[in-house]
Amino acid sequence: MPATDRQPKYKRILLKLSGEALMGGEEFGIDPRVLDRMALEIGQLIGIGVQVGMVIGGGNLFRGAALSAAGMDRVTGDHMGMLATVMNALAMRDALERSNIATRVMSAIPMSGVVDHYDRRAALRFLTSGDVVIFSAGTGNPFFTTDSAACLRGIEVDADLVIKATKVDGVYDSDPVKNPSAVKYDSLSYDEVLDRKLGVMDLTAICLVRDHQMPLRVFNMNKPGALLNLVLGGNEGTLVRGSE
Ligand SMILES: Nc1ncnc2c1ncn2[C@@H]1O[C@H](COP(=O)(O)OP(=O)(O)O)[C@@H](O)[C@H]1O
Ligand SMILES: O=c1ccn([C@@H]2O[C@H](COP(=O)(O)OP(=O)(O)O)[C@@H](O)[C@H]2O)c(=O)[nH]1
Repeated sequence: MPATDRQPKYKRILLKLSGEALMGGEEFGIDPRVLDRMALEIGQLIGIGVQVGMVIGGGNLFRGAALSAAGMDRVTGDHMGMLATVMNALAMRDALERSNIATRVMSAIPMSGVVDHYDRRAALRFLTSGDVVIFSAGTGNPFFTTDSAACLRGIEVDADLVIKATKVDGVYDSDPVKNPSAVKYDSLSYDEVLDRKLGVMDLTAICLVRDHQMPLRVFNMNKPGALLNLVLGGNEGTLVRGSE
């Protein structure tokens, strides 16, 4: 049966893309080819009736921790990092709308005239009507990450699954970029991620999904078709969930 004749396993998802993922082959900034490919893959999800919320990172432009290590005030650096996520969200909206996918950008930091201020009830209405909603500016607070923002928004909008799109194939017993013999998990519990200090997402984010029993899947966004397969119930990457 062709993949698109199948019913999605999840009705509403929250997809987290790292800012670095948007760089593609570039040294800095945004590779328009990555945006177009993501728009195509997200369009496939919308086409089978999946509601898509997104959080995009800002690491391709600025990270507060890196700016602070270079001497800048940390909170100022984090504000710059959050503004970077708004720029990425605008670029993603542009690519989605060029593909005729209705898209809303909301920001945790008010930015009148540029994007809407985050409003959960409005976001729920947009998601229900089939628009992609991109939640930008992270949580709006310094000292947090966009992984935490993705888990927070996923819980708030009652998503069925939080999906972290990354450069590696899932969660491993150690960082696979540093250790070529690292072994991948098909699934594991929140507590196993915490106890084994598996560094694929920060602790705040993992604690949030654990406390709200929100399932999380980590997968390789460079694998064509993986996102659709995953939403159809395929075994892509690693599932992090409560213990049985
Ligand atoms: N146990 C682990 N399993 C998988 N990836 C890990 C693990 N520990 C560290 N990592 C790293 O986490 C990264 C994924 O996080 P991501 O947020 O996409 O990247 P970044 O933090 O560079 O923006 C992977 O590229 C990988 O190098
Ligand atoms: O709630 C948040 C989310 C993000 N950031 C800042 O924005 C930067 C970019 O986000 P992140 O590092 O999570 O992006 P990614 O690694 O996903 O590209 C972070 O480094 C922080 O400086 C923040 O201060 N609060």
